[in-house]
Amino acid sequence: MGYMKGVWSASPGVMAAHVPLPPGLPQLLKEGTKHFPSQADSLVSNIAACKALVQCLASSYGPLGRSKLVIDHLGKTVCTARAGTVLGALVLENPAACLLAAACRAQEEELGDGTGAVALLAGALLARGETLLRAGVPVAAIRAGYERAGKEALRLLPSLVCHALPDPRDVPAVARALRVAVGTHAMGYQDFLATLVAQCCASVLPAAGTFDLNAVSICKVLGGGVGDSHVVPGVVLAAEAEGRVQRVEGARVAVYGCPFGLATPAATNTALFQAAGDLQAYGPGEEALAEGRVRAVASAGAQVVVAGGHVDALLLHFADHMGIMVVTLGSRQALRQLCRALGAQLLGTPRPPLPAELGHCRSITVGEIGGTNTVAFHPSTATSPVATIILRGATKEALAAAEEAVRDGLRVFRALTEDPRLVPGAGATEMVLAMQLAALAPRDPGLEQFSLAAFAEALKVLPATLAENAGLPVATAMSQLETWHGQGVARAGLRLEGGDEGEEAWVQDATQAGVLDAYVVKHRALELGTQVAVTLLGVDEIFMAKKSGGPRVLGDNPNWDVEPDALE
Ligand SMILES: Nc1ncnc2c1ncn2[C@@H]1O[C@H](COP(=O)(O)OP(=O)(O)OP(=O)(O)O)[C@@H](O)[C@H]1O
Repeated sequence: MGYMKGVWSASPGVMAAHVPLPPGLPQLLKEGTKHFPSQADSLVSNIAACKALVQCLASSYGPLGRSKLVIDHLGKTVCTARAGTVLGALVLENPAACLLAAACRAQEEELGDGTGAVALLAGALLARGETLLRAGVPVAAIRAGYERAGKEALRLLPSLVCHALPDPRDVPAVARALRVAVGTHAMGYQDFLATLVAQCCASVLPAAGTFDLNAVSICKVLGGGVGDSHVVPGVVLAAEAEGRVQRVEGARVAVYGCPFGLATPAATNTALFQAAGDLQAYGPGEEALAEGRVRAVASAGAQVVVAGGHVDALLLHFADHMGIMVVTLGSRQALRQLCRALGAQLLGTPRPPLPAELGHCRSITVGEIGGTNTVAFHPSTATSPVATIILRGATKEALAAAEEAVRDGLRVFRALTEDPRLVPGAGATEMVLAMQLAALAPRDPGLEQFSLAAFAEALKVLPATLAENAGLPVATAMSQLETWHGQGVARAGLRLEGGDEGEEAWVQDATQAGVLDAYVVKHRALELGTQVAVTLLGVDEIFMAKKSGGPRVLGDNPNWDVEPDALE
C-alpha cells in the first residue's frame, strides 16, 4: 500500500515525463498536413466552395451567357463562355471544388457538351442538401433520396426522346442535331459551323466501326471571317517546306516522329585537331555521313520527309540536291493524323524506311491561305480517311471560339454515331423530369421525400439560369413553362429571344424551334451531376497533405542571393 501511495503521490509533472501522450489523429499525420475534423465543418465548407465555383460558371450557361476573360499562367488570354475552358484555365486548390471540376472535365472530354449542366445540377443539389441538413434531415437520407431521384430521372429520360438521327451521313439532319452543341457559344455562326462539321464528319465516316476524332484535322488561318471556313479532303497543315522542293506528284512519304539529322552524343564532346589535315578530314566525313543518310532514304523510295523536330542543315542540303521535299511538324497529333491520312508508319529513329512504312498521296503542294503558309497533302483516293477544316477568323479570339465550337461538334457527332437519340432542349427536358419527380415525392412515406422534392427543385435551376442569363423575367418565364408542362406539352422550352410582351411569350415548342440536345449528353450530365453531389455530401473529413516537389522557395533563405563561396 505504501508503494501504491508513493505512485499516486507523485507530482503530475513527473508522471507526464514517463507516460507518452495519447496518439490523437494530428500526431499520426505528417507535419504540415491540414485536417478539417468535424462533419459539419467540412460539409458546409465543401458546399460553400462548390457554390462559389458554380456561381461563377452559372452566368455563362446557355446561348446568351456571358463570357469570362481568363489569363492563364503563361499569360495567354482566353475569352470564353464554355464551362470546360474556364475550368481548364482555373487552378483550384479546394478539394471539394476540384472534385466538382473533375466531374465537369469528364463530361467535357467524353462528350464536349453539357459541362455547365453538370456544374449547375451538382451545385443546386448541394445547396438544397445544405438546407435539408439545417432542417435536421440526416445526410444518409439526403444521399439516398438523391441517388433514387437520379435513377428515376435516368429511367424517365428515354420516354422524352423526340427525334433520332436517321443517318449520320445525312448532312442537313446532322447539322440540325449539332446546331445547339456547336452554336451555343458561337452565336451567329451556329448553322454555318454545324453544317461544316456535318460535311466533314460525313466525308470521313468509315463504312463500319466508330468515328475517330483524329479523322478530322483543323487548320487555323488568321484573316477573313468565320464564314470563309471550308472543308478540304486530306490534310492541310499551317507549315512550310524547309528546302527548295515545293511540289511533289504521286508522292511517297516517310514520316519521322523525331528530328531528322545525324545522331549527336548526349554528352558534350570536343574534337581535337592536331594538324590541318585533321580539320580537312573532319568536314568531309560528316558530309559523307549526311549524304549517305539522305541517299538511303531516297533509295527506299521516299520523295518527301516529314520530321517531328529539327532538320539538320546538311541533310536539308542533300535532300534539296536529290529532289526530296522536307516538312517539319511540331505536333504529335498532326503527325498521327498525317500517318492516318497517308497510310504511313510513324518512324521513331531517322533510319531509312521500309517500303511498307511509306505513306502515299496524289500530290503535295505548298500554298498560302490569307498570308499563312500551308502544305496540303492531297489524297490519292476519292474518299480520304482524314479531312481538314480550314478555319478562318478575323482575330485570334474569334478563331479560338470557332475552334472550340467545332471540337464540341465533333465530340457530339461521335456520341450521336453511338446513340442517335435527341431530346428537347431549352430547359424542356429538365422541366418534365422536375415535374415528374415532384409528383413522386409526396408518395414516399419516409424522409427521402424531402430529397426527392429537393432534386426536382434543383433541376429547375437549369431553365431558370437560362432565363436569367437571357434577361427574361425569370418568375414569369418559369411559371409559363410550368403551365405548359402542367398542360402536358412535354416539348415546351424557353424562348430566349424575340418573345412578345403578350401571354406565353417566353415559351415555345423546343423541337419546332430546332433546339435539340443529344440524349447521351443529357444522360451523362444527370448521372455525373448526381454522383458528384452524393459523393461530396458523404465527405465528413478532409486531409490535405503539404504540397511536395518543386524548387525550394528562394525567399526562405535570407542569403539566397549570395554565392555559396562568399558565405564560407
Ligand atoms: N437558341 C436556344 N434557345 C433556347 N435554349 C437554348 C438555345 N441554344 C441552346 N440552348 C440550351 O442551352 C443549354 C446549353 O447551354 P450551354 O451550352 O451553355 O451549356 P452546357 O452545354 O451545359 O455547357 P458547355 O457548353 O459550357 O459545355 C441547353 O439546355 C440548350 O438546350
